[in-house]
Amino acid sequence: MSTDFDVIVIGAGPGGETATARLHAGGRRVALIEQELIGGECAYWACIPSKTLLRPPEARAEAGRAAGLSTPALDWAALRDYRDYMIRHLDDTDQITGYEKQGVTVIKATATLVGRDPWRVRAGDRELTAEHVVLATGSDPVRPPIDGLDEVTVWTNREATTLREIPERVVMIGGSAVGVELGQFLARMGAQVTLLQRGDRLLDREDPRVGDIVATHLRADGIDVRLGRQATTAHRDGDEAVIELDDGATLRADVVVLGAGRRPRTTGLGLDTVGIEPNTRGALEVDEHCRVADGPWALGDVTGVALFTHVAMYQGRIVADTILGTPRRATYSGIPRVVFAQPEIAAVGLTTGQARQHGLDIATTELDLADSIARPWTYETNPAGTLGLIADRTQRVLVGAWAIAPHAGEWIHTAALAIRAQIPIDTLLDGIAQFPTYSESYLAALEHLDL
Ligand SMILES: Cc1cc2nc3c(=O)[nH]c(=O)nc-3n(C[C@H](O)[C@H](O)[C@H](O)COP(=O)(O)OP(=O)(O)OC[C@H]3O[C@@H](n4cnc5c(N)ncnc54)[C@H](O)[C@@H]3O)c2cc1C
Ligand SMILES: NC(=O)c1ccc[n+]([C@@H]2O[C@H](COP(=O)([O-])OP(=O)(O)OC[C@H]3O[C@@H](n4cnc5c(N)ncnc54)[C@H](O)[C@@H]3O)[C@@H](O)[C@H]2O)c1
Repeated sequence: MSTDFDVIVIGAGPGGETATARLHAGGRRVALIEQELIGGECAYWACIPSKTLLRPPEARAEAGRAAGLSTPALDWAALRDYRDYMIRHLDDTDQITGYEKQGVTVIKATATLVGRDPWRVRAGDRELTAEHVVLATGSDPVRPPIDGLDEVTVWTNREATTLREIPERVVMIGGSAVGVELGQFLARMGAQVTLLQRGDRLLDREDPRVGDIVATHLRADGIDVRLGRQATTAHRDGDEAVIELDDGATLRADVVVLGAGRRPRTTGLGLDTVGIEPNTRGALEVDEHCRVADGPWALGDVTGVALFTHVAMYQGRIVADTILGTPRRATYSGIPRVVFAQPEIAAVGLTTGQARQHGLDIATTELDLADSIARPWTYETNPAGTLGLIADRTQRVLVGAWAIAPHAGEWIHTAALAIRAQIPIDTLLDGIAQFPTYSESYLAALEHLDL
């Protein structure tokens, strides 16, 4: 049966764009439907603005820790302008023109599935048909159930990353990637930040040591980190938000910032019309080719697999290659998880707890970088940095690693590759890293492993 398109991609975030580009390059007729901006959450309200905002305060703090360097001044107006440039002033005209020049059809509308065999998709006043549909609709921020939250000024990642002025007092809810990155940024820009983390540790999906070390760093930045605490109610008092906590404490703030997780975005997609139901976490469950059982393809945050841009783009490659006739299986070992705080926090593979749950006989080690390698001392006058490794004694391979140190987000990729490719530890022990680099820490740590 002839259809309007070979593939309709719904959602132009990094996942949808990756699939679109690859499918188009492979000769398929592609329609890309986007209800907001081409580039998705990542380009305008998440990865790009947050990393842009974090870098100047980071560089400033680095200067303060390097010998013979005075501390440069922050210029908020200039940083804000550069952030606006990096988020394209929330304008995707050039992106649309670029696609049109290449021959990809871009439709700016909310897409809804209205039928299948072939797929029928409504987008505004148009109805389109296609052989394949790819759902790449991303995720929405979770709004925690706090009585009265609607009464006070609340920022999700969107308001926080497009902020015009630095608020004086902030209550940050959630102590994982969003809470740590935005909390540190706001504190370094002069806000008084109280960070509430429900669990006993920050970054509670990582090794417990990671959360402990990060709490020390955030406290050194002046952040009031409260662990095991939640807000119960909120109300407005004039311009202030008054937040009551579960231990009876009261906080007053100008704004409450949410970093309490995200939920896959499926509302209004018309899934019920085509017989598809999200799982209990609201995600679209996919098989190893990123296909929803006997249905459309899905990728990125909406699948709930791992909410990262690099995972969305990987799944985009899997889907496109499979549709193009070269089926690929998605596997998720060795995916880096980097929080762009200072120092950078990077992890990959299993935590100690997860390795034990898998029944592995593990050896672990934790290396103080300042005691073990030269680079930290050439880099700063009072260095702090740690590398943790988790190895499988039986297979003699690495299964997990974490690091908190300058540029850890770059050199964690050695561990990512070792885990993904299951490089034997004996091969790693024979490795030669450039002197003096942070990468040398792997050999020093591996030699401490009791295998
Ligand atoms: C503050 C913050 C910082 C982050 N930093 C990083 C980082 O540094 N590195 C990293 O890897 N990850 C980071 N992330 C996570 C990253 O943003 C997401 O994992 C990534 O954006 C997911 O890409 P996606 O393509 O699945 O979805 P999205 O980027 O969310 O894009 C989905 C698109 O689908 C569109 N859409 C939804 N429904 C419809 C519909 N019915 N019709 C038409 N269009 C629709 C949306 O408008 C949106 O444009 C961060 C997240 C946050 C909140
Ligand atoms: N650098 C990066 O790659 C980066 C940066 C930011 C976000 N992200 C991605 O975006 C997603 C969302 O990040 P996130 O940090 O919002 O979510 P998250 O799911 O990673 O963590 C949410 C945290 O908030 C805590 N929490 C939840 N409800 C709470 C409450 N009511 N009070 C106090 N604490 C509460 C949880 O215990 C948890 O630690 C993540 O999956 C992450 O992968 C990635």
